[in-house]
Amino acid sequence: MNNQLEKDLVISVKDVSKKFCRDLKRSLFYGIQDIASEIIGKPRQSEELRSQEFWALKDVSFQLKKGDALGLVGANGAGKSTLLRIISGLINPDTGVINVTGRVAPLIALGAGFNPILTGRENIYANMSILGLSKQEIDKNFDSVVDFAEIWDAIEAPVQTYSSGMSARLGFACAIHIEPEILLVDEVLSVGDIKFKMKCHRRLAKLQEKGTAFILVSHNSHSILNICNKAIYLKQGQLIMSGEAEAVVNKYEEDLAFSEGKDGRSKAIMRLREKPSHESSGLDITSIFFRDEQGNILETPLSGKPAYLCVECQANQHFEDINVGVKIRAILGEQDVVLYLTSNNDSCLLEITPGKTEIQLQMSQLGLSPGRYTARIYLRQGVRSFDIIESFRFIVETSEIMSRCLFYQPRNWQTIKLD
Ligand SMILES: Nc1ncnc2c1ncn2[C@@H]1O[C@H](COP(=O)(O)OP(=O)(O)OP(=O)(O)O)[C@@H](O)[C@H]1O
Repeated sequence: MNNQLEKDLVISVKDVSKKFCRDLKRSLFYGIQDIASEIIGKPRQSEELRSQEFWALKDVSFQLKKGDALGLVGANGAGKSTLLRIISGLINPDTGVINVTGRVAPLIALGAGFNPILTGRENIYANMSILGLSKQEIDKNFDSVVDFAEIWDAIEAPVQTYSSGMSARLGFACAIHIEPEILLVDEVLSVGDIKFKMKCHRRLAKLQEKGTAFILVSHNSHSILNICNKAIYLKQGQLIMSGEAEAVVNKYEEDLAFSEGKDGRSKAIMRLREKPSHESSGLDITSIFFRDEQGNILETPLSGKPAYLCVECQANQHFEDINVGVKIRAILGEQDVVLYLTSNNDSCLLEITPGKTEIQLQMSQLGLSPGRYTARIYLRQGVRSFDIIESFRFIVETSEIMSRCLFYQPRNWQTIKLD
């Protein structure tokens, strides 16, 4: 490996696997068995699964350099938290090697490391000293931590009286003030209001400029794409894809969208997970699908025929000047954008009232040629972004011969008699 790259590496994970046991009694028994084997000098059976065991992580490898921001995506139970716990040294892998260079600040569970009966002030001292700061250094940073967490009046109250948002803010403030080389963030950014999230994002960008590397776990693709340049996608403990964040998030969302469909076909309706209130931006997309002119749901729109792209959303208040963007790419081929429409460019800003609304992009003759497509759909108001769906996948079919056409051309044929 080249020297500079080696010098910049802060995390190197090589072939890491971790197994767990579904049965607690058995797990305790295996624990005792492993200790006994170690005492008598017998090698542990690290590579094999015993009854009721499963791989929470299997042969995962990746590297992280200074200043890298890595998003970790995957469904529930994919192994994301297990990986963070291994990197932060809370648990050991069964096989594989991990090298971590520098101070790690783990922000793993909400209010991680806080003692609920101690006050905010006491917890700041306890937490930051565990993360490696001296009393003098904490004294110096104390006011800035409280300011950042915005819990001025409550700082002398026990942390058990804090809301989940307050504890998360305090945890985040402590972690960033130790200026770690590596920051591990597990869903913490999903707590708190938009203003606080923006503040965190700005602070993370500053830390990143100074060379802090971080790993962010989030179910919110928007957060990952806003913050991370790289990402890895885990599925049932296996590393499915790693690389540039947008490509990895696209793959993850495509898999999510297709996971219930048969034979890789799209389902007629893409339903989105209902967001808990702390994740919602106030205007969330709840489902996406096509209708025909009569209002029937279309599983596969047809080239040249009417197709209404419907974006159903849920608003918790009245919104004006909403801009809907639809960016469509062909899945096979060069991944170039084939169609990019925004209601704003069409001088059509929408008004959304509280409750459920269906926004329709009405295309009287669909111009897309037959094939598989993925659409990125977003709702914005000026520069404020509400919701983004990275990958609504659909298939366009045709009832005509169009094999050599790049797009559908509406047309008629006729003859005109000239003499
Ligand atoms: N201590 C443990 N003992 C037994 N099984 C465990 C233990 N910790 C995690 N698991 C299991 O390992 C698998 C991976 O869990 P993990 O928490 O890493 O997933 P995750 O991707 O972080 O999920 P989520 O998105 O729901 O937080 C899950 O099946 C989980 O039930």
